[in-house]
Amino acid sequence: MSDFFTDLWTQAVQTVQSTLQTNELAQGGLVIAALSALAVWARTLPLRTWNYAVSRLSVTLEVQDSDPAFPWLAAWLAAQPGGQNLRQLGVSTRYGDRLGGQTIKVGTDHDGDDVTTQLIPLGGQTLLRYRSHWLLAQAGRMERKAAGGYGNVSPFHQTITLRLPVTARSALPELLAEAFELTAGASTGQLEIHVPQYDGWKLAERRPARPLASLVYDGELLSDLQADLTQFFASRDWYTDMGIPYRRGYLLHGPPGNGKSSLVAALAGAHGMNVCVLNLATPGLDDDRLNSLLSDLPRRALLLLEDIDAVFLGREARNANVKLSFNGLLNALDGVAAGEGRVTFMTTNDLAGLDSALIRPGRADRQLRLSNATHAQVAGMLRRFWPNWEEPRIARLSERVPDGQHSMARVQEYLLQRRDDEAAVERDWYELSELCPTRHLLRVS
Ligand SMILES: Nc1ncnc2c1ncn2[C@@H]1O[C@H](COP(=O)(O)OP(=O)(O)OP(=O)(O)O)[C@@H](O)[C@H]1O
Repeated sequence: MSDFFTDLWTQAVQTVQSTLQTNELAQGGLVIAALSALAVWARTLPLRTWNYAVSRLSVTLEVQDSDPAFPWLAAWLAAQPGGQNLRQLGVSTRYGDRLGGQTIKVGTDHDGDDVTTQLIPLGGQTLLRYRSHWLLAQAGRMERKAAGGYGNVSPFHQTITLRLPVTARSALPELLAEAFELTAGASTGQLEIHVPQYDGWKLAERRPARPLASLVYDGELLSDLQADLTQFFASRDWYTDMGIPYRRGYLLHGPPGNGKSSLVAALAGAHGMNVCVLNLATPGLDDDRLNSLLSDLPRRALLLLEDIDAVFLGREARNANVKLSFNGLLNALDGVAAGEGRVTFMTTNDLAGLDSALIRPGRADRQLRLSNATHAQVAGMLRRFWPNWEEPRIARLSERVPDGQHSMARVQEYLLQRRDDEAAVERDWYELSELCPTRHLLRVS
C-alpha cells in the first residue's frame, strides 16, 4: 500500500518537473506567483516592522472612563498646548467649581457661584511634548454594545491612550501626579460633592468646605456628633478586635430647613472628607444599581441618603415608579457589599413614616432631631451676623422669637435680607417674633 503512494508521489513530482522544464507558460506563471508573494510581503513589511518597533520601543498607558483617573487625565490632556489639536471635544460643566486645567467660566448661578465648563477630548490623536519626551495621545469613544437598551450604563465607552518611548516610562508617575494636581488635587481644602452617574459616582461640585462654626444647633448636638465621628474614625482597630462591622450610621430628622444637609457637608469638610449624595427617589434606581453605588463609594466620602421617607411608607413603595425594594435597600446598607469604614447619614422630614428596620442601631446608630429654631439658636445666628452686638440686645430679641416656630433657614433668610441694614433687623423683628405669620401683612394693609 505504501509503495503505491510512494510511486504516485514520485510520478507527480516528475510530471511537475518536466512541465516546468518544457512549458514556458508554466514557468512564467510560477515566476509571477513568486513575485506577487514577494510584493505582498514587501508591502506589509514597513507596517510590520513599524508595529514591531513600536511594541518593542514604546510603552502604552490606556485609561478607561470607568477609572477615577480618567477625568484628571482628560482635563490634563485638554489643557496641554498640543491638546488644542484634538478636534473632537466634549464639555463637562460644574457649578461652584474652581478646577484647575482649561476651565471656561460660562456664567454665575443664582447663588453667585461660578459655572465653569471644561473641555474634554472625545476623539483624535495628537503628539505632545512632556518633560522633554514625545508622546502620542489618543482619545477614543466607542458606542457600547448593550443588549436590551442601555439602562444604567453609559451608551459610550471612552478611553485615553498615551504612547511614549520606553525610555520615558519613568515620566508616567509624574505625569499622572500632575494630572491629579491639576484637577482633584486642586481641591485641597475643598469639599467634593459626588452624585450618581449610571452605576458609579461623578463629581458634581467642588466648593470650599463650610466651617462647622457657621452652623448653630441646639445644646451639645454639634459637639456630641463631632466627638462621636472623631472617635469612630480613630477606632478601626477596636472594631476589628471586637468583630463589629466597622461602619457608622446616623439618622437626622426634623422639619425642613434646619441644617440636615448642611451638617453633613460641614462635618465632611471638618474631617477632610467628601460627600456622596443619593436620593432614593432617583429615577431608575433599583436594587442592583443601589448595590453597585454603595459598594463603589469614592475614597474618603460620607454617604448622604437624602429624604429616605420619599420612597417607602413603612416597607411599601410610595408609588408604582419605585423600582427599589425595601429588602434591597436593607441589603445594600448592610449586606456583603457594605463598605468597611463607611459613614452613612440618612435624612428625613417624616420619622413616623419610616420602618423601624431601616433605622435600627447598626443602620442608624444615632438618631438626632434637628428642630426648628430655639431662642438659643436665634441668639447664635444674631451673634454670627452681628458679632459686635452686646449680649443684652441679642437676648432681648431672641427671647421674643417663639421656640420651634421658624426653621433656621427662615431665620437665616430674615437676617440675610437685612445684612446691610442693622436698624431694619430690630424694626422688622415682629416678623419672627409673632406667632401668626400673617399679622404683619394685616398691619401693612
Ligand atoms: N442650624 C443651622 N445653623 C445655621 N444655618 C442653618 C441651620 N440650619 C439651616 N441653616 C441654613 O438654612 C439653609 C437650609 O439648610 P439645609 O438645606 O441644610 O436644611 P435641611 O434640614 O437639610 O433641609 P431639607 O430637609 O429641606 O433638605 C442653609 O442655607 C443653611 O445655611
